Amino acid sequence: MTNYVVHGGKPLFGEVEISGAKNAAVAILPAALLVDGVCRIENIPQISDVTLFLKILEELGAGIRTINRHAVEVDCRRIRRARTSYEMVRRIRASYYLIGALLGRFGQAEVAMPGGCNFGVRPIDQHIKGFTAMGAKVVVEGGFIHATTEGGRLKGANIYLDVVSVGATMNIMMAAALAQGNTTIENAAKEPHIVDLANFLNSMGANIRGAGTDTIKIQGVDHLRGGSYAIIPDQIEAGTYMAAVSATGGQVLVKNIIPKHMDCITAKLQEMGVQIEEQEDTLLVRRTGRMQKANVKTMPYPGFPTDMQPQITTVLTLAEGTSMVTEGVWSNRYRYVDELKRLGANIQVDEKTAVVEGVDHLTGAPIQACDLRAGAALVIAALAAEGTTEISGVQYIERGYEDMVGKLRALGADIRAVEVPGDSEELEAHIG
Ligand SMILES: CC(=O)N[C@H]1[C@@H](OP(=O)(O)OP(=O)(O)OC[C@H]2O[C@@H](n3ccc(=O)[nH]c3=O)[C@H](O)[C@@H]2O)O[C@H](CO)[C@@H](O)[C@@H]1O
Ligand SMILES: C=C(OP(=O)(O)O)C(=O)O
Repeated sequence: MTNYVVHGGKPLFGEVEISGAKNAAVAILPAALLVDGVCRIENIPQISDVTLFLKILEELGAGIRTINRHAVEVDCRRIRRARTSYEMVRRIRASYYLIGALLGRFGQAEVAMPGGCNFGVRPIDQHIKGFTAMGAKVVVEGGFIHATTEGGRLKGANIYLDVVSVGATMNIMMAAALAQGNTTIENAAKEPHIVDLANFLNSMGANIRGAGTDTIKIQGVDHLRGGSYAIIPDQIEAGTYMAAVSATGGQVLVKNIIPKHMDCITAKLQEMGVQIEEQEDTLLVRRTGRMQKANVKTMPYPGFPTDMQPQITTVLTLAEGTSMVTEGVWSNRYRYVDELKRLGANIQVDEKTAVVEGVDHLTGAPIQACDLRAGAALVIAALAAEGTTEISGVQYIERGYEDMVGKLRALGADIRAVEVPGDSEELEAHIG
């Protein structure tokens, strides 16, 4: 088992290169199942969710050829089956995309119920509502979702989502790409990875318009051909490094980003007194004096992302005054707060609200990550804290951050990964 040991209290200086977006990669890889050809996918992050997805695709019969550390070719011309194995699939949230992709291409899918980080109920009723509207019969039995169509092809439909759901929007988009006729998704999510998936599918021959707005129109086509596509940079990874330098102080150039995607995070950090200069595809983040309190409410894009909530809450523990954080997406995303308290943070949680009373400093202690972004938040806290912090549960962090230790060390952080006795089951990481 691996832990991270951090000797904190040092400012960060230097440059950090942002990797491809996790939540785009874990949609685009299964979307390759829709393509009757070879997809070359570039700017893939080296994270364990991607490794697991490549294994799942291989098990289904896809040919996978590694081009380099960040590029693969996925050949889905000879998929053997539309049933995925229970063990791997149940461990990864984004495995729900296998339903839309397999159903769209083969008219049937058998996929284990998805896993992923655990922050309350994570239903998929809106995905199922979409597939059903398109003519699929969907039954959940024995831990599997069984979806079938009469005649082997879905039919276009008008679908109004009851809640703004990233997963349902992308899953229905995948299923509709090869459906007969037109599909409209209303009240669609607008996250950058939704636009990225639409761009990927369009580059393979799909006809999708309106991604990035709340109405997406998909004209079904008969066939998707192969092609080449590069995944967008990771908004949340970039935001995490911005939060880290805000917490420690210092100056970091965050490279390979799309500044527009960062606006919701940049604006909030600026409100707190962090200086941020935008250039074409970089942000220069500098924090010198004490930060000020701020109120944060997470909501769907272009609102402040829930996947940055633990990191911004951690930064606010060191800001002057009382801040209020409201989690507007998930019912239980404050499980990390008790760990922050071990370092001296002063936070009171009442259901979806956290009241953060800023403290002068944090002090190192042994702490445990309970999910991916919680893990990132604990690393930020440890970097800012005086003394030594040992973080366990870092396999969650490795689900979604490429080489976090190496990137932070390059910024002057004193952080290292150490092997400790214990269960090193890599796959367990995927059940937050
Ligand atoms: C792999 C991936 O991309 N994961 C992201 C995705 O998760 P995920 O796709 O699971 O999140 P959704 O956007 O679907 O969920 C948003 C809200 O809608 C609710 N809901 C969702 C689906 C549904 O069928 N019924 C329903 O009620 C959820 O309980 C939640 O309250 O978007 C979340 C919100 O930005 C992020 O935190 C996750 O990092
Ligand atoms: C919650 C996240 O991931 P997942 O939906 O894959 O659990 C995340 O990326 O913050």
